[in-house]
Amino acid sequence: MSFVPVAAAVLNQWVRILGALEKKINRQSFETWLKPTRFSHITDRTLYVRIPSAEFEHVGDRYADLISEAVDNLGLELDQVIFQVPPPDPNAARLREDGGFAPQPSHSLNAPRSLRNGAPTGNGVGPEQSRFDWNTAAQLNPRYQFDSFVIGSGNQFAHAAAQAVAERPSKAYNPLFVYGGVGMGKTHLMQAIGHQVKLRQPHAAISYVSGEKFTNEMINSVRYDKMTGFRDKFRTVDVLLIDDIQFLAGKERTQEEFFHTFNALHESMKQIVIASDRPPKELADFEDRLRSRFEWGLVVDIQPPDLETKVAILQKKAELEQTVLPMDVALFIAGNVRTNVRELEGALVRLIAWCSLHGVEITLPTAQQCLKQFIDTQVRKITIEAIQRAVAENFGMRVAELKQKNNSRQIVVPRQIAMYLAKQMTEASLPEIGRQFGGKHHTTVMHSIAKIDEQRRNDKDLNRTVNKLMETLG
Ligand SMILES: Nc1ncnc2c1ncn2[C@@H]1O[C@H](COP(=O)(O)OP(=O)(O)OP(=O)(O)O)[C@@H](O)[C@H]1O
Repeated sequence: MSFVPVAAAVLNQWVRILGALEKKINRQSFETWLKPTRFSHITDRTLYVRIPSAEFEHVGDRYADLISEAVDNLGLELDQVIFQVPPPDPNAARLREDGGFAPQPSHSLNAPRSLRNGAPTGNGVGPEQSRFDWNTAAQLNPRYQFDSFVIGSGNQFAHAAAQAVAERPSKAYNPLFVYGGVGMGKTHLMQAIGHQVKLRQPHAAISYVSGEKFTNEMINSVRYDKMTGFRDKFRTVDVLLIDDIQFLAGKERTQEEFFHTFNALHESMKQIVIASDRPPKELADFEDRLRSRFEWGLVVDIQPPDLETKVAILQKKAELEQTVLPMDVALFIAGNVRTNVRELEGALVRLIAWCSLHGVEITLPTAQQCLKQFIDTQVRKITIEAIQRAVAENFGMRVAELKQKNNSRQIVVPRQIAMYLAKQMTEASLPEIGRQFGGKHHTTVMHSIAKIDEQRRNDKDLNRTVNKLMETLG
């Protein structure tokens, strides 16, 4: 894009290589070993990549062939890629003129096509370089863009809010608090904000960090007396994207630090986006002053996708994989994978890999054959007993109480929800469900199901509870 300055285009080289590697490497290895790497700088056709610790030194070795292949396929003018560990003491580090840190004698890996890695021992990034660090687009997953996010009824409000924030950071909603269940697209959406801001303001300092990473970095900073660096790092960004904030529950010191980070950013009109698995009010073991700040801007939820959205997500993912996905196959997968989009994606990836391995086309019979075990496992897992246990746990009651002849509201609602889930998530007939709830008549079961069905449309909290239970069970 013509308005992206050269620096951003250069940064993109490692992002693009990562994008290519992500398609070739299994998700867990990618998340563990490649996602934490960061672009450092490029000098004389050598791309320098930062690795978080010496543990990652084998990355260059292990993925040398794939990196070479990606460099070739992308037509990048690079002779080598060097992996470097940042120096142990950032305060002692000196900033290079080009914003990187000096290459050090490296471990020669005999990697093909001149790819090798290295560990620096001296000069490196100092606190004054933190803004440079935040400019490395590699912190964001290149796949998590607005373009690749499918809008459906469950996420359209969250999507619109995210777009508004990306268009007018710190002016639309600050903070933006996005919550929803596992694999619903919270990370995708918040990273899309980061990409969009970056595109419009290439020099904006953007940080994406999980609650866990924030906590660990803080603990290490306290331990090694580097709190000044830690504070500089998080309080000087233009956009802070903090994921899985629920991880801070019960961690008083981290919450205190985050409270001050939040205040510093908010006061200087910097954008904060927070993702969580539950709304602020339900964040137990959180200080009230933090919970209330989370509600200062806009709180939006992402609800599980309906069938149409699931089909559209599958089509979009297939398109990104340059694969044609017949409609009957998309419907088959969408109908059998319940709510978690990550699992939906997993089923598709498995199908594509399986068909390519067996040299067959993607058709309904091949999908049924390939995904049989995957789907059976989902179905097998859900029994009425499992539903009763999950519901009882959710409402803080005993399973036996769900089966008693007690018609108090505290018992009736959970029981109705459990019956509803039994109908939705198992093959059991109405009389069978009735039997498992202490011998209720099948018309009582029918009434309960209809009641919850209706309430889900009108009562947001109840709907969320049902969705949460479905996710836990599914
Ligand atoms: N609406 C959507 N359109 C396209 N892809 C989606 C959508 N929702 C989720 N996904 C995909 O599903 C996967 C899981 O999404 P993501 O990691 O953003 O979920 P999450 O809500 O952050 O989950 P967790 O709570 O487990 O961190 C990602 O690959 C993401 O791209």
